Amino acid sequence: MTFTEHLYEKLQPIWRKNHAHPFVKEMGDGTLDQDKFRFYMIQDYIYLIDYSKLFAIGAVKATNLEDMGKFAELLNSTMNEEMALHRQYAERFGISNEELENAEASPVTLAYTHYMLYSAQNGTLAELLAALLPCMWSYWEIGKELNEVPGACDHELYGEWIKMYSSEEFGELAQWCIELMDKAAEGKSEEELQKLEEIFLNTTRYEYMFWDMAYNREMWPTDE
Ligand SMILES: Cc1ncc(C[n+]2csc(CCO)c2C)c(N)n1
Repeated sequence: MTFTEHLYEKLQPIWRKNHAHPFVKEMGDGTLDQDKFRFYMIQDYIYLIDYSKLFAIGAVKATNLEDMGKFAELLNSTMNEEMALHRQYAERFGISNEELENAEASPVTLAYTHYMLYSAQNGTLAELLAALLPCMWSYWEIGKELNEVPGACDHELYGEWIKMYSSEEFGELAQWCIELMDKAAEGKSEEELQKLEEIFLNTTRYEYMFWDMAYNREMWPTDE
């Protein structure tokens, strides 16, 4: 069994909870409240900015030119293509560029992105990959599952999201990340593998918390 197969099997209970979360379910059946999705889009935009930095750190920590080039490509495509798509998509929900640029991170967004950046900056390449993999992998799994719901990918608001994350292109990206995680875990001590598992578990938990935060439009408890 590969390291990622082991992680996947062990963390199935949380992954099932992610798939069963009302935000995900309602996106699939098209009943999700637009204001919840609007909140999600804004927080996800902030998330993507910090996520892009993980790719930049990945390029620094890569051990060969091929992986370094791939991280550089991902940094470019996320910053210069995916974020532009996000801005266009957000416009359909009445979210202006200005609102996106000035948005403040919610407590969960801040905790999640800072945890990933801390792991990436202070850890090995394997630790960086353990931090970023649940994001890629779980979105691919969710995208594929929602794509199976009849009519879901044609929904006028949420269809595009489902198409993007269930696409073959995105699947290849997730697969690349899974393979790189397995390569990076090869030959690591039991103690190091435990550390990787802990990071993967925590970012998997944060994925759940991100859905929950968006569903409840959870901001700071004080208005100041
Ligand atoms: C909270 C949250 N988790 C995961 C993703 C998915 N995601 C973010 S960056 C990236 C890869 C580069 O395009 C992917 C798949 C998201 N958008 N928001």
